[in-house]
Amino acid sequence: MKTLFVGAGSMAHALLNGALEARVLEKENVYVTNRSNRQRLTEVTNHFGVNGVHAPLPSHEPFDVVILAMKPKDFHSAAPAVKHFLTGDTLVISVLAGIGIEQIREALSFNGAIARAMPNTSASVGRSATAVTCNGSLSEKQREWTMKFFSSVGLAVEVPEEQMDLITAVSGSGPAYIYYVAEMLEKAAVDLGLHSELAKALIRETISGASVMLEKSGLEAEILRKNVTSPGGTTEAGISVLDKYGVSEAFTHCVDAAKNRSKEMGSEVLLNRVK
Ligand SMILES: NC(=O)C1=CN([C@@H]2O[C@H](COP(=O)(O)OP(=O)(O)OC[C@H]3O[C@@H](n4cnc5c(N)ncnc54)[C@H](O)[C@@H]3O)[C@@H](O)[C@H]2O)C=CC1
Ligand SMILES: O=C(O)[C@@H]1CCC=N1
Repeated sequence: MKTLFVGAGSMAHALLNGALEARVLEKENVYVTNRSNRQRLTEVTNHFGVNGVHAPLPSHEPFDVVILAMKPKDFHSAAPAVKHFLTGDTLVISVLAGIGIEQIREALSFNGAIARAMPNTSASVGRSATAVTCNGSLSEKQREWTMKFFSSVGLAVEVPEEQMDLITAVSGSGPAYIYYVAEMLEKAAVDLGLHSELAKALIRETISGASVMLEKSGLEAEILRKNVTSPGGTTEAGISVLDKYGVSEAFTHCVDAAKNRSKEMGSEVLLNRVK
């Protein structure tokens, strides 16, 4: 599949990494364009051995797949150039947070196949959790290819589009919440007397080990937590403080705020006034 990535940032890098390795994409058939940062484009093309498309974009190149991987705020300014690459048979895949399929269709004046996906940055190590929604215009082959493409960077599931804002808040932003927990745990450990390097090593392995337990033990998070929490022991003492400080409610508000921001970004792009 002759594929164009529009935007050569961290998400494009992560997706290219997985898809090239899994041979879902062949480097000879991959083209990447990036707006202003030529150095970034050169880095990506050199790293992967793919083709760089330097502005102005040649309008004669037909692509089987065009992947939108710029920031949502740059979508409208990118749209006129993107239109030149589309034929009736092109599959457009967007990983943009907050931007709906209908908005993409309108901005690109494109009535063909559009898939909207929400991966996360763990795609760069083949461990993304990606939600995908397809419009009715994808052929069976295009739908299969889309799922194969995202499966090459981790778990890929199809969902109805109305769940996308919430999923963006849960698993799109999700890695950042886990890193936040790692940072806070490390800060607490250092504040209370551990050496930073030792704290980092212990916390990294603790999170990684807990993640493997979640994946492999077949037990729910709640059971795994209870297994650590001896009655009257240290964990119970610690978690009772998390409860006292409202951490559980904080997570609900956190996901709700991220979900609302995803919706808001969609409307801002619609009004062409993303901050
Ligand atoms: N970073 C993340 O954790 C996730 C990001 N996303 C989505 O992926 C998209 C990209 O995010 P990142 O890779 O983090 O951003 P980034 O800022 O690293 O990369 C975006 C790239 O697009 C380029 N660009 C801007 N306008 C362009 C245009 N008109 N033509 C060509 N290139 C253009 C920029 O120069 C930049 O290099 C965003 O829409 C974001 O919502 C989705 C899931 C997770
Ligand atoms: O923060 C953001 O807007 C993007 C979308 C999901 C993760 N990063």
